[in-house]
Amino acid sequence: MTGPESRLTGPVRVVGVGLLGTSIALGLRARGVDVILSDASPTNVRIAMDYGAGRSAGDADEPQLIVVCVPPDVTASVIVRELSAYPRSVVTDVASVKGPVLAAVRAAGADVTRYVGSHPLAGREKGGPMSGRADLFLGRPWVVAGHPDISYQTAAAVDDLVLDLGATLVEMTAEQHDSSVALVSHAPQLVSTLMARRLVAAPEAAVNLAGGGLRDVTRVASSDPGLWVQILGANAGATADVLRGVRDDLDEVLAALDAASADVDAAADGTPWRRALAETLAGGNAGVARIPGKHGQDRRYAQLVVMVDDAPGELARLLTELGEDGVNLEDLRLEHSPGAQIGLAEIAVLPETLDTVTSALAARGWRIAG
Ligand SMILES: NC(=O)c1ccc[n+]([C@@H]2O[C@H](COP(=O)([O-])OP(=O)(O)OC[C@H]3O[C@@H](n4cnc5c(N)ncnc54)[C@H](O)[C@@H]3O)[C@@H](O)[C@H]2O)c1
Ligand SMILES: O=C(O)C(=O)C[C@]1(C(=O)O)C=C[C@@H](O)C=C1
Repeated sequence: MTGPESRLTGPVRVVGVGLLGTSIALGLRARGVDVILSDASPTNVRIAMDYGAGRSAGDADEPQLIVVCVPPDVTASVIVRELSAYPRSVVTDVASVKGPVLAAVRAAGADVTRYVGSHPLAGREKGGPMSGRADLFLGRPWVVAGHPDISYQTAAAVDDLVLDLGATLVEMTAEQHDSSVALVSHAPQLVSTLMARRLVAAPEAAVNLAGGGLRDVTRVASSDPGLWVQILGANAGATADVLRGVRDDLDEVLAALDAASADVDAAADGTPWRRALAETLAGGNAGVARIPGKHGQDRRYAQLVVMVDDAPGELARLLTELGEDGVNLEDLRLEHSPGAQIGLAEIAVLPETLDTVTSALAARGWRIAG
């Protein structure tokens, strides 16, 4: 297979070919790297091979780099096993927590001069090899959690992996990593989950009104509970600290809302509850403005929303006409409120083609909603 040049020379052995492992393997194959696939599940190896993610292991393999992509609970023991089975290979892992993994590898007496942990801040709410995407890591931060026992030259193979997959290398200690992801990943997972849980017993009529706001807040609530119990258990202290802050804010919001409902002149200006709510909402504005990139959208693509009549064949006509205009659709999401006579097709295109696509669709009579 030919592809853009890679920094890694290979072979690269990927252990655990679920979402992360298959995505890494597909990205490396696209660069022509020899990738060896391994998993406790032979079925997952076969699926990943069918996807073109690499080949099965052979007795003579001498991997340049081994990437362990298994659930957090078993990550340390798999790292220890791989370090021992391949005494000349550098080993990394992609588990969502770094401190406990490094501590367990050290405690097992393994050769940490060839191990450095890492973590791509990229993922999906769906696991397994069939969810793998070669471009999952493009433009995303990827933390390499260095430690004093590995040399710069040895760790360079892991830096090369990050750069070959188009991610942005971020160096921090395991402790800095774990407290950072408690804030940007682990507590948000629970906040999303808690909101989604409110829907379980809600009346269908209410749930049917759901739009983009609820969808944005609850997307990661579909994540695998088995994986997340492991992640949260391994980063419990730091995650609890973030959630205590959320609880303090929530208490203030509840006090303001209670005051608002008890207020006989709720329309009057300058009431403390009104100021408290405004401050909380403005704090949210300030916080979201600090998130790099265009929040809530895939930074690689531009989005446009096309109104599609609720009639047979209309969506197919849109897709056909986009094809006739030579538009390569990067992603498609259809939003449809029950009872509405119209659907909203959110389509993602390359940013440089947005103006042309918008004009072409408008010329064909499509209504663009945003
Ligand atoms: N899902 C995400 O969004 C995401 C993002 C970044 C990092 N991570 C981390 O990546 C790792 C993998 O997550 P995933 O989402 O790809 O999970 P996944 O469930 O999709 O894949 C895990 C794979 O590991 C295999 N496996 C389990 N135990 C094994 C063992 N002992 N030996 C060999 N293979 C074994 C499973 O069969 C499965 O194929 C986790 O440590 C997770 O914390 C996940
Ligand atoms: O975008 C998603 O679906 C994710 O769940 C990705 C996400 C995150 O919280 O950003 C989740 C866990 C991983 O450890 C890294 C990335």
